[in-house]
Amino acid sequence: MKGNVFVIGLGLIGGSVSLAIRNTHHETLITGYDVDHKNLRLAKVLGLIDNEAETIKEGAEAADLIIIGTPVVQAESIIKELAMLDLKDDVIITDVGSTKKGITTMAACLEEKGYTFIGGHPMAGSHKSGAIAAKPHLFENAFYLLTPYEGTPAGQVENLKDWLSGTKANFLVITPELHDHLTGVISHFPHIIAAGLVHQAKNCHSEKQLVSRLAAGGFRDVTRIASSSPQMWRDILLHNKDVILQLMEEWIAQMEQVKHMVQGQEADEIFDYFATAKRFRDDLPVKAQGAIPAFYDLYIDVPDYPGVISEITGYLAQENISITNIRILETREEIYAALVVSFQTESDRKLARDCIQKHTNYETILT
Ligand SMILES: NC(=O)C1=CN([C@@H]2O[C@H](COP(=O)(O)OP(=O)(O)OC[C@H]3O[C@@H](n4cnc5c(N)ncnc54)[C@H](O)[C@@H]3O)[C@@H](O)[C@H]2O)C=CC1
Ligand SMILES: O=C(O)C(=O)Cc1ccc(O)cc1
Repeated sequence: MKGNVFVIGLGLIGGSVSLAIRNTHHETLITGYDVDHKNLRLAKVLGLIDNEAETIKEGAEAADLIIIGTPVVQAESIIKELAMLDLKDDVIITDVGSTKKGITTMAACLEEKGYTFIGGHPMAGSHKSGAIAAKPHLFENAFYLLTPYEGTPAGQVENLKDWLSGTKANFLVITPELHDHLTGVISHFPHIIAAGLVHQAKNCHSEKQLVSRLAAGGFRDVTRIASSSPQMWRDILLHNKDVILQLMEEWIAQMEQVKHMVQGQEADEIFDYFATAKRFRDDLPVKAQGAIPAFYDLYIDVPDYPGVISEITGYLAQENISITNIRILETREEIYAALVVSFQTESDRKLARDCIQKHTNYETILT
């Protein structure tokens, strides 16, 4: 597509969307604005945008597509500001926020002025932030949820998908209410539980040192998302209050049930509790992408000697297999250590397993 794109807030998500648009729509001019001037400069230097705007008005009034990439709270005041400007008649305005009901309610003021607002949520990310962390392929294979109004012309939704096609995400159109409920269940509430588990380990004062050492393995994996941005998760919880409170009631009732089973030593019920969870989890599609892309981890049992990491990465590099992360599980004190190497895709993970099996006799495990 041709035209002017204006990105407000060039952080991890706004910057990544901008790069994906740049890679696909070569005749498009992308202008950026960010309250953090250093970050805006960096976005220009890194090639996330073509031009810097001094004000929102300057970039917005010339734009065919406006992307609000700021945290959800700021997005609401930006929507109010945009509604007071003289925007192009057929402009599309979208956002990237993790919650949708509040933002789409606020954006009714844009609809009243005849502008198209389509809520957006690319369901991938990380604990990193700022323009420096932006990647054009961040959303590849992830779900990208869109929440148009009932009256939004279908052509405008298609136009937005076209603009965003470079993300290579899977678009799904749903209502803001359903969005907030689903993301509450699969994303927002799990972040609260992950933080809760970390708090519980942290409060284990007497054996503090031992807890930290033992928690380095599986516990660390289960609580990975507790390392996400506290500001962002504060805003998400404040915005998705009703859904979170309802899920919390259900969770507390469930924990009460488990508590009673344990108090009453109800072995069969406890077994059923785990067996039902196992069945549901084991039946989740392994090959299909979930809402948030999984991490494709390969565990490699390697001898604990200096240079073993470069040996492994060397074999993978020889066969052009890209890795996204590498770390050592530190819980074990024997001579063997587990190296966990993460890949962007399932096929890379399998290629890596074959590569390591070809070059070494180290055991590999796909989880
Ligand atoms: N980080 C993640 O994993 C994901 C985040 N999201 C959503 O994306 C949004 C942005 O998150 P990130 O990119 O991670 O944050 P970020 O902190 O990397 O970027 C936000 C940017 O917005 C700028 N900004 C803040 N207020 C502004 C204002 N009033 N005007 C202009 N610029 C302003 C900041 O300076 C910063 O550069 C949030 O609403 C979040 O809920 C959605 C999916 C994943
Ligand atoms: O990496 C993860 O597991 C995430 O949870 C990333 C994420 C964070 C916020 C979103 O709104 C969507 C995705």
